[in-house]
Amino acid sequence: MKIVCIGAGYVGGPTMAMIAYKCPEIQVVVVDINQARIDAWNQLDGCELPIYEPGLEEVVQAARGRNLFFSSDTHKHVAEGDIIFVSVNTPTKTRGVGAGKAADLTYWEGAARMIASVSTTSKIVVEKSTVPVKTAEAIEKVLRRNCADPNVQFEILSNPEFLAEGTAIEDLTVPDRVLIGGKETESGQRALAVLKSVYQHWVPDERILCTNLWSAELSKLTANAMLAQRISSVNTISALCEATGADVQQVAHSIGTDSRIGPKFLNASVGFGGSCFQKDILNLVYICEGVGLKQVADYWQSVVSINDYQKQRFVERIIEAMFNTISGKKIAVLGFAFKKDTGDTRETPAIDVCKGLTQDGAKLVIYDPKVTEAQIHQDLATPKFEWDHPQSSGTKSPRSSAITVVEDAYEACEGAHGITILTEWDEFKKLDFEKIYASMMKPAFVFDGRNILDHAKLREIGYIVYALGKPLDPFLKRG
Ligand SMILES: NC(=O)c1ccc[n+]([C@@H]2O[C@H](COP(=O)([O-])OP(=O)(O)OC[C@H]3O[C@@H](n4cnc5c(N)ncnc54)[C@H](O)[C@@H]3O)[C@@H](O)[C@H]2O)c1
Ligand SMILES: O=c1ccn([C@@H]2O[C@H](COP(=O)(O)OP(=O)(O)O[C@H]3O[C@H](CO)[C@@H](O)[C@H](O)[C@H]3O)[C@@H](O)[C@H]2O)c(=O)[nH]1
Repeated sequence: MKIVCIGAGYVGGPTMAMIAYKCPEIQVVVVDINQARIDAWNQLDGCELPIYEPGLEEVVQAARGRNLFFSSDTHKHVAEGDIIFVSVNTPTKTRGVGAGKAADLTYWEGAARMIASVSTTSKIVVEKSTVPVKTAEAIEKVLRRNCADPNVQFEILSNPEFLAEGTAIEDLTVPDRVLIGGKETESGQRALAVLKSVYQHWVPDERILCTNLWSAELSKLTANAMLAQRISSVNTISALCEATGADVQQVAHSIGTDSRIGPKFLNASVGFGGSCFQKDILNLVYICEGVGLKQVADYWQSVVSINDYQKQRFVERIIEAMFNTISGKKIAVLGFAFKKDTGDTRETPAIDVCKGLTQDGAKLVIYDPKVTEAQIHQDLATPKFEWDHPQSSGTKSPRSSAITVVEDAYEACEGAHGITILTEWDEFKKLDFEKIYASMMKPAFVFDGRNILDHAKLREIGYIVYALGKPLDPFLKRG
C-alpha cells in the first residue's frame, strides 16, 4: 500500500511520520508545493525540522528513508498512491463573498483537481484538513468531472485531525479517538475499513470512531468550537473576578472538580490563539448563517468576540496602570508563540496585544525562545487572515521601528517600564526577578497574561502586578 499526503505542514508532517513509524510495511510520501519546506523535512541529522514539536525528530529519524519520504514531485507520487490524504491550508477567506468568515477552499480544490488529472488508478481520498460540513460532496464532483479515465473510482473519507501543537506526538501516539467518516454505501464502508486498518496498527478498536461523512466533518468544527467556548467562558469570569475580588484560578479549580465539567481547558488567558480555533468557529458561524440559523451563528460568534474583548481588555489594563500613557515607554514582551512548546505564531494573541500597545506609542522589546525575529516582524506587518495563504508567505514585510526583538529575557526587560507575559514558557517562571527589578524603570510593572508567575513574591520584590482574573493590586484600583 502507498499512502501520499498533500501538504507537509503542522498536520501532514507529524501525522504521516507517525503512520510511517507505526506501519513499516506501508510506504508513506508527503508532498508539498513549498520546496523549502520539503528540503527542511529532508535535512539530515543535526538540522532543524520545519516545525518544532517535542519528540517529532525521533519519529521522523526512525522512519525517514525507510518508508517515509518527503518530496515536491506531487504528480508522480499522487498518481502512484492508493490513499491520498489532503492536508492543505483551509484559511478564512480574505475577500469576496463570506470574507472574514467562510473557509477558503482554493487550496483544497486545487489539490482535488490535481489528483483527478493525474489519476489512472482508483483512490481513497481522505480529508485531513479541517473543512466545512458537506465539503466531501463538492470535492467528489470536482474529482469525478476532472478525471479523464472513467474506470477510476474515488472514495472520499473524512478523517479530521485532533492533535494539538506542542503535544502532537503524544496526541498521535495515544489519541483520545481517531474519527473516520465515510459514505454509507458498500464501497464507502470498504474504503473506511481500509483506512481503519492503517490506524489499527497502534490505536485500539474502541478508540476508532466511525460515522457518516457529514458527522465527521461537523465533529471537527464542533470540537474546536466547544474547546474555545470553554476558554472564552472562563475569560469572561476572569473579568468578573477582577471586579469582585474573586480569584479565577480558585473558581476554575472549584468548578473543574465537578466531574461533569472537568478540569481541562479552564485556564484564563490573554486569549486563545493558534491557527484553528478562530478560523473554525468563524467557519461554523458562516455555515449557520448560510442555513438560516442566525441565533446559533450569533452564539458561536460571541466566543470569538469575547476572545477579542479579552485581548483588548489586557491592553487597556496595561495603559490604565501606567498612568494612561505608554507613549515612548519601553515594554518587554515575554513570549510571542500562541502557546508554549511551539514556535507557531499563527493567530497568537501576542499579535493583537503588541499592535494595541504600539498603537498607543509603546516601544516593545520582544523575546520568545522559539520564534524568530523575522517571523515576529512579518506577523506584526501582516493584515488579519492573510497569514494562511501559501502564496503570500515569504514576502518581505516592512519593519516597525517600535519593535525590537532580542534573544534573551533579561535584555528584553532591561530599562523597561513594564513586563508582559504573553506565552506560558516554563523558562519565564525561573527568571531572576530581583535582578530584573534592579534593571527596570520604577514603578516596575508586571502584567501576567498567563498567570504563571509567583505574584506574591513579585510584590515582595516591589513590582506592581496585574494578573488576569486575580484580586487587583491596590495600586491598580480606580479611585
Ligand atoms: N495546525 C494544527 O494543529 C491543526 C490541527 C488539526 C487540523 N488542522 C487543519 O489541517 C489543515 C492543515 O493545517 P496545517 O497547520 O498543517 O497547515 P500548514 O500551513 O502548516 O500546511 C499546509 C501545507 O499545504 C501546502 N499546500 C497548499 N496547497 C497545496 C497543493 N495544492 N499541493 C501541495 N501542497 C499544498 C502548503 O504549502 C503548506 O505547506 C488545515 O485545514 C487546518 O485547519 C490543523
Ligand atoms: O485552558 C486553556 C487552554 C488553552 N488556551 C489557549 O488556547 C489556544 C489553543 O490551545 P490548544 O488547543 O492547546 O492548541 P492547538 O494546537 O490550537 O489545538 C487546538 O486546535 C487544533 C487544530 O484544529 C485541534 O486539533 C486541537 O484538538 C485543539 O486543541 C492557545 O492559545 C492556548 O494558550 C487557553 O487560553 N486556556
